[in-house]
Amino acid sequence: MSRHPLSGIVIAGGRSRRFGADKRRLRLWGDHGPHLLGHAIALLQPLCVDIIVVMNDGVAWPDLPARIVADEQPGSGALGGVISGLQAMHTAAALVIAADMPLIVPELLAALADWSFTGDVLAPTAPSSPDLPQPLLAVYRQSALAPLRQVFATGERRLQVALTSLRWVDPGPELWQRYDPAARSLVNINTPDDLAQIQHWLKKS
Ligand SMILES: Nc1nc2c(ncn2[C@@H]2O[C@H](COP(=O)(O)OP(=O)(O)OP(=O)(O)O)[C@@H](O)[C@H]2O)c(=O)[nH]1
Ligand SMILES: [Mg+2]
Repeated sequence: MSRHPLSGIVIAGGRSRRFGADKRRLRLWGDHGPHLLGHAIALLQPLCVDIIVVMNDGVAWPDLPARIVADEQPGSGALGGVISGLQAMHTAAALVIAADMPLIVPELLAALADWSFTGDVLAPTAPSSPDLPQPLLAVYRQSALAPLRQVFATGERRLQVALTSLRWVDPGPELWQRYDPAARSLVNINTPDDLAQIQHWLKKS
């Protein structure tokens, strides 16, 4: 557990349009393993005192070991999901991830949870695009909520763009070098081809 109690927020209210089926229910680790959403929750459990899943079909997930929160404005994208999750949190900060990231390295997540930083959000940049924050593998403070709402009110829906209006801190390339040199933690499943690639990696690991 990190020094300060953290919430864990899984943004999971997307429509899986590119994938074509509910990707949150994929069982990449075999029929007896977790589904993707359960895997995301399990990653957060050792690090967080309260886990919030932001999605709009909670009735279809009766046994989830998490608090389910609906979008304030359904269909408002990941930015709307983060706003709804931060609004529901009872701690000063939260670790935020997406439900479609099967290769997050637990030690990297623990390092982010423990990172001390000044600002609204701690978000790494991908080694391949060092100017853009990765908003769904990040730590948000309560102080992020008001400016995110302001950006949302302008009509902006791109979470990555919204983050640039916050006091944003990048943990730097050492995070990747130390815990995840191939930056697989950022891989997310958007299309059936993404799934095939990830299954290939999982078979080899
Ligand atoms: N709560 C909430 N989560 C969202 C919303 N839109 C996307 N997400 C989540 O944000 C993460 C990243 O979104 P995408 O990769 O675009 O996933 P998606 O929206 O299901 O997929 P596409 O329909 O193909 O864009 C996923 O975990 C989604 O479940 C939304 O409107 N509300
Ligand atoms: Mg995605």
